[in-house]
Amino acid sequence: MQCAGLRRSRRRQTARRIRTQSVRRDPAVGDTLRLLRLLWSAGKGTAVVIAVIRLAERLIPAATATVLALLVSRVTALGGTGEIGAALLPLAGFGVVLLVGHAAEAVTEPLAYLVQQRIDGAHRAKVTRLTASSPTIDLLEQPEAQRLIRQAKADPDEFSQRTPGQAALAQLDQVADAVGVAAACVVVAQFAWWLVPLLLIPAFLNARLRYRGRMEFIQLWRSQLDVMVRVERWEETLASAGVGKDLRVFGLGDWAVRRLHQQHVARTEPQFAVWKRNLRGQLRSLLLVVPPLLIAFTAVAALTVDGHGSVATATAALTAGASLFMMIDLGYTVLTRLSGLEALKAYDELAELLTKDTGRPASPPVTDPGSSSLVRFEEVGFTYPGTTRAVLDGLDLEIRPGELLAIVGLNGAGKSTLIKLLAGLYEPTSGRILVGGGREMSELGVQAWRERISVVFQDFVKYELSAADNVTLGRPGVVPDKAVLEAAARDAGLGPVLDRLPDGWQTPLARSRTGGVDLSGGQWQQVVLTRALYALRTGAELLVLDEPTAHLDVRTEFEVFQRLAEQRAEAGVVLISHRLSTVRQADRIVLLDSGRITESGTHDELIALDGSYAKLFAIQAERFQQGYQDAIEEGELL
Ligand SMILES: Nc1ncnc2c1ncn2[C@@H]1O[C@H](COP(=O)(O)OP(=O)(O)OP(=O)(O)O)[C@@H](O)[C@H]1O
Repeated sequence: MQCAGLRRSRRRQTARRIRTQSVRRDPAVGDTLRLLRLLWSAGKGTAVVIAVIRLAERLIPAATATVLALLVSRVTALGGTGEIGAALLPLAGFGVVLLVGHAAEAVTEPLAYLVQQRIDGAHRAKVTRLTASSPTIDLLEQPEAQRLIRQAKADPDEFSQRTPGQAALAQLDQVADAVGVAAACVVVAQFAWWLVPLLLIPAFLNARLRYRGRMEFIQLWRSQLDVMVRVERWEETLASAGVGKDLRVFGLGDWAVRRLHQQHVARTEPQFAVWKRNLRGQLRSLLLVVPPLLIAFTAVAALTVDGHGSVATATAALTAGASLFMMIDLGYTVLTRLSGLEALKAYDELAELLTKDTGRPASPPVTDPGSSSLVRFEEVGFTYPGTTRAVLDGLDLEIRPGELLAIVGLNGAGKSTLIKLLAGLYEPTSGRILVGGGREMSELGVQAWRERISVVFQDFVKYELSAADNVTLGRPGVVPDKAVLEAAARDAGLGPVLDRLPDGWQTPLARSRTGGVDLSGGQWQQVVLTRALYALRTGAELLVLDEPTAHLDVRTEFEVFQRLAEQRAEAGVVLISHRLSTVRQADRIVLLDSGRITESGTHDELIALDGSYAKLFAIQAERFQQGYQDAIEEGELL
């Protein structure tokens, strides 16, 4: 007896384990739970309220059918008595159902908006945090990462894209729909059980047919996304003032319009084909809805006339039965759920991609406590991911404190690449970079290292923020100091630019912002130089400037470098420039060629060496002597 009890208990345990495992393994269940949890994360109270409202909405058809049946039954019973009082209760019930339906409809939209915004806001913040937290940028550059970022962000502007917030609400709707359908089926079954499959099966088939039609259109839309993005970019570009110049000068207007038209036609023709097929599908849908409903209604009417059921239950069954066709909609909710889930899964894949191992064997951390250098590149090799050519190849370079070091080289020599490695945006493919007193960057921590340096990239970012923010963002960890800001602006020669800004430091540097202005290329460079000088004055140990003065006139450039040389104190300054007249002021000049440093010394030493630097310098000097504007000013200044 005891044994049998034990066996039953074991069987129950095993069954429970199998059930739990299959629930865990079933991705559909996992997805459902994930979306419902998302809803919960939007605020427990709000989630409960919206769940109750959505359930109430879905129960309205069954409730309407029930109170209508009650009303019919009372009215039939009271026929000829003139006593309307007995029908007041079902009438009041009907009123309550109407009121609840109306109230739910009014409240559900703003509440759903709130829930969606909370979920989507948190999701987008997660995506941004994830992309920003990746210490290097090599993985971000991969097309796969860009695709996943775009998908994970779930831009609601894209027709076929739904957000996780919308998907969570769609999931709630699916649950509520199931409850609503079940309630309507119970009402129908009160009349006859066989009515349930008679109505339910065609209702499902009809929903499925409509779902397939929509899905076909959405798949086509998605397959055309790339073309659409290209067309939109073209449209924007063609309407821009910059391209407007080319269009007019080269007479490209008609050609551009023809190209756009062709692309529009190529995109819309397949869409019309799908719409046509969908229209034929609508006819099939009519066949799936009308005959079953007619059969059901005729059967109910015939059976009621034969006395097999009351008029009241027949009324309820017909009302609830007809509502089944409207409630079972696999279209919007299913697609929204799937599309929103895609965004969540893209986030998961992106997280996996951005945190995956680079495959580089981990070497024991190296420390050289005796090192006096700020940075030391040792035998550094680097090849961009997805390419085969080594941009850097066994590069050795030392950057010393208090030294103004210039890096020169031909276009594509790898100067900017070297800077990106120095900033920890990529890891060397071979060799190592020792920073901050002889420690490997990974040991010190990339973030800790970045807090000690300031880098102005060739393609620096023009933040659509105030002039002050554009400068102080160079040292986000330091509390902004107006006096330091003013001093840095003085050093960078920003004064005349600031004087012309309508609201001084607070003027937004973008015309798209209220009261904002657009700066010229040279003025922007002065802002960015101010950023660099501000970083120096607030304690940056190393300043890196990649072509910071290409847009500056020679006089301003010369003055800025004088200031930079005076201000650098113990900080190291690395400068990349093609203007050798500027570079000659540096304490040391290194020439980068074929991925390594081939010449190193002061300007005079390199000229005496009579190598590649000397030849480059001679070419530039000859150009100046030929009477270029630059040459005259150079002559004055040097
Ligand atoms: N993200 C990237 N992916 C693949 N290759 C790249 C990438 N960035 C640069 N390269 C390649 O690396 C090489 C070196 O480029 P880099 O920008 O470092 O040269 P540079 O010396 O700074 O040139 P310039 O003087 O023209 O600014 C070039 O051949 C370039 O095409």
